[in-house]
Amino acid sequence: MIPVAPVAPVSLSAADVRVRIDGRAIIDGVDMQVDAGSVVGLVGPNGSGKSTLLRALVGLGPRHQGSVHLGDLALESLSARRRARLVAFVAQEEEMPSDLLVHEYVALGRLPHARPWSMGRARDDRAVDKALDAVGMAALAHSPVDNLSGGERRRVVLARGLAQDCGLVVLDEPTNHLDIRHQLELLGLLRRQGRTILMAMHDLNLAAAVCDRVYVLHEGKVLAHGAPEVALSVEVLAEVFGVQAFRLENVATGRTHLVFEDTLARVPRGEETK
Ligand SMILES: Nc1ncnc2c1ncn2[C@@H]1O[C@H](COP(=O)(O)OP(=O)(O)OP(=O)(O)O)[C@@H](O)[C@H]1O
Repeated sequence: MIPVAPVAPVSLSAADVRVRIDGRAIIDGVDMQVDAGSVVGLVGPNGSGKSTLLRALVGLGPRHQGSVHLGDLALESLSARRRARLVAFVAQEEEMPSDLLVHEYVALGRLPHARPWSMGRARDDRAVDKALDAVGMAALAHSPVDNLSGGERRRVVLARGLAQDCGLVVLDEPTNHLDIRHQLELLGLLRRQGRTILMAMHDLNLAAAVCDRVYVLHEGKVLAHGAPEVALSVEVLAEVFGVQAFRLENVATGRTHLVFEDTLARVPRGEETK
């Protein structure tokens, strides 16, 4: 294990957040409370506004209305640098400069902490090593980023977010491109960090397993929120996703799993296009 001082978790609260794009209400009056140290999931159908909301909450993307606080601090009162020391954002698809080595790319996460005369400090190097170690990419630290597979790129982008050493980490579909083992490892890692985590997710079972609370977004509004078993009720899933869900209890673990009625199973083979 590489020793690095723990990061104090930072809470996020949002009130009546609204985003309009081209005259259309994409986010329509969202309230959200993410307690310090908690893991909160944001789920919703494609196009429901998850990415737009996450970007608004971290001060990126189109202008938003409403208030957002990181801890006690109003988002709009923070300089970009101060904000980047409080919250790390890992987008759904991240551009990677093509001529960097993996550890150089991850070191970009240290920029909010850097002073011109202090680049390459031991603390920065330790944070980069620790982040690469955490996502299982230490062995490829000196590889060019161009050589990475999709899943490896994703893990390296996540390492950059972790190396930023923020008390709040906001991630847009962090498990995209990851195989099942790396999905579980990554979510376990995020839980163990002790930081506040807010992440958009598509896998409802993973969200239920890993999150303390879940927000369900539908057409730019929060339709349900609370503990996973409350927010991801069969009724909410039918209304928001238009699917019939069933809850199964795993008697060994006591955990509830969602299964979904397979409507395709009712389509006879060869008749899919009728
Ligand atoms: N820059 C933009 N210009 C125009 N429309 C936009 C822009 N950004 C987002 N939208 C629209 O806002 C809506 C919400 O998009 P957003 O990406 O936030 O949804 P999402 O829930 O993250 O979707 P997905 O699950 O598919 O990633 C979509 O209809 C999208 O087309």
